Amino acid sequence: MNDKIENTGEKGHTAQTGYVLVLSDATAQADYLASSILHHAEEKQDGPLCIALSGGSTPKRLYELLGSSEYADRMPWHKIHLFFGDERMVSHTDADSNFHMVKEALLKHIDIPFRNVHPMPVLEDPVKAAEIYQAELQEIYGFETLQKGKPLFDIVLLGLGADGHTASLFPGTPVLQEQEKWVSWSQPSDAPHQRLTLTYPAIASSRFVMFVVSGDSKTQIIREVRDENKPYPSAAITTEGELHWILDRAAGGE
Ligand SMILES: O=C(O)[C@H](O)[C@@H](O)[C@H](O)[C@H](O)COP(=O)(O)O
Repeated sequence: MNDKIENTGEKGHTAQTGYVLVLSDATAQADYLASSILHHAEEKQDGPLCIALSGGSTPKRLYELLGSSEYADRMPWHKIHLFFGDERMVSHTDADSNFHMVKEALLKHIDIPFRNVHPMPVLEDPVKAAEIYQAELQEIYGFETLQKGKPLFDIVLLGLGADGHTASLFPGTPVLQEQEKWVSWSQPSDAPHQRLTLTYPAIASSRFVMFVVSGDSKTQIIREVRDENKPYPSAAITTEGELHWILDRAAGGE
């Protein structure tokens, strides 16, 4: 298993130029991702491995695997920091909360220092919540302006919605135009909750962006985003590092 894809020197991938890896099924996809994250955590020497977690249902299998007896005690959790790519503005105990999903699938089962887990705050005012999270990131990294070569995240995990959204970058929302802030908010038209989300520049400040997509319901949208570059929010995702589409065969199609 080549979990260290040699970089062709082609730094700075887009959603269209990233690598595609198709695994046989969702279990193999989770296995690949877990072993890849372990590899990156073991390799990283100049500080903690910083991962921005995706919400939604697809990555739950990965989180459960990382929290299972197969990985929980192998991962160097003391040198891993977990952030969130987006969050629903609901209580962290609400079943719709991404933090709740990650806590049930992963955090309850691993020995990770409390200070290494960075949930997005939930407030009545999403603008204030976004400002607080951005301030936390700026405090952690020690800079207030994104710097090429000093990516915020080693790995950003992203899902893909049937409408082409990713994180909480939804079609037609003002956050798609945000090029300065690291964290902002959105109110998707067809979703019940306001959301917090990393912005395009914050996601681009990464060594690896991994789109984790499974199921044949996503085959067409992947094709439209990656191959046809249709103007969906996910099609505008870039990274200063490498972008990987980690798909199961159902999503990857032929
Ligand atoms: O908070 C969220 O829901 C995610 O950040 C969102 O962007 C998700 O990744 C996609 O909607 C795909 O969701 P599924 O994995 O459930 O298809």
